[in-house]
Amino acid sequence: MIVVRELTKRYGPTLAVDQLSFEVRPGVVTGFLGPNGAGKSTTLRILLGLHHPTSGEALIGNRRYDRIGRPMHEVGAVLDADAAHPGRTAFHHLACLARSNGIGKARVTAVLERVGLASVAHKRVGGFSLGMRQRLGIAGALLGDPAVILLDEPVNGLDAAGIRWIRSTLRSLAAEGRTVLLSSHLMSEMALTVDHVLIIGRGRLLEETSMTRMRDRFERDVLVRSPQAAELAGILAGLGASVTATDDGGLVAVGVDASAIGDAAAAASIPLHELTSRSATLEDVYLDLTSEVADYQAAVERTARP
Ligand SMILES: Nc1ncnc2c1ncn2[C@@H]1O[C@H](COP(=O)(O)OP(=O)(O)OP(=O)(O)O)[C@@H](O)[C@H]1O
Repeated sequence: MIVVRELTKRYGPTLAVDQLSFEVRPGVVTGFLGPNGAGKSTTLRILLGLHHPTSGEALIGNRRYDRIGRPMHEVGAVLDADAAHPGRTAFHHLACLARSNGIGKARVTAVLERVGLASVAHKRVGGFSLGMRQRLGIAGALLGDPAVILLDEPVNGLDAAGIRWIRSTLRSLAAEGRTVLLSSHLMSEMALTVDHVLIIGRGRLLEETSMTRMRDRFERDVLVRSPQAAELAGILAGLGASVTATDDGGLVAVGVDASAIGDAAAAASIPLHELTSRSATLEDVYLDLTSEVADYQAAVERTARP
């Protein structure tokens, strides 16, 4: 379980995290989503005791990171796929991590097997692809068999096979009852990976919802074309739809579905030339939610430029 309460972090004049509060439950994969600069990495770094909050708290299993006796057994994190020294072998890298945390070599072998790196355990990390380095990062995070796993942009730059692997691995870690939180700035990456999503912008929580509810929120509309558009518009308005005209003579109706429009047109003997149900994508909903903060961020960056 992760609990973040009224967390605020300032870097000089920059307010990176602003009174942020949320909880992350075990057993599900939770996405931490927001545009670049939203404060995701800062929050993860505070959770891991790497940065100090200006105010508020970030707890793992009810404790601050610096109060956790054996952190590797409580929380595993992958912040950077390139954390391992390229000259070391995968086994050596994990064995060093394990030794400094009082973990035996049998566990190193077990995690290498779990992430599918057993056959390259004695190869140097410098020759690994990004996907293999990500697997190694996850192996390191799993060394202490922690209940909480944090990953910062784990699918960034991965190919389709790598993304599929990360998805199924995170799902199985959550199914084992672990708390899994991963950050991303892309909704498309989250859509198939997470069950629950926290959306942040400018250091604040914009939305917390399940992926299912997020999908249900798509605003559906219907594009309809008819040579008797004006008459049809009147009928649709009578059905309670809100109707707007497109530049090219079409009508966009919200609040009434395509079959009702078809039936109403048939009943009034109005010919239809097009009847298309349209739905926003998850990406549209996300961009809608974050557009204001993304505009703000762009404006800040413009002002900061000499
Ligand atoms: N060490 C630091 N010193 C000064 N400012 C920082 C520092 N770390 C982050 N920031 C600033 O804090 C804000 C939040 O950054 P953060 O990296 O947490 O966002 P993010 O959501 O992880 O973005 P990204 O997806 O780009 O990594 C940004 O404006 C960033 O420039």
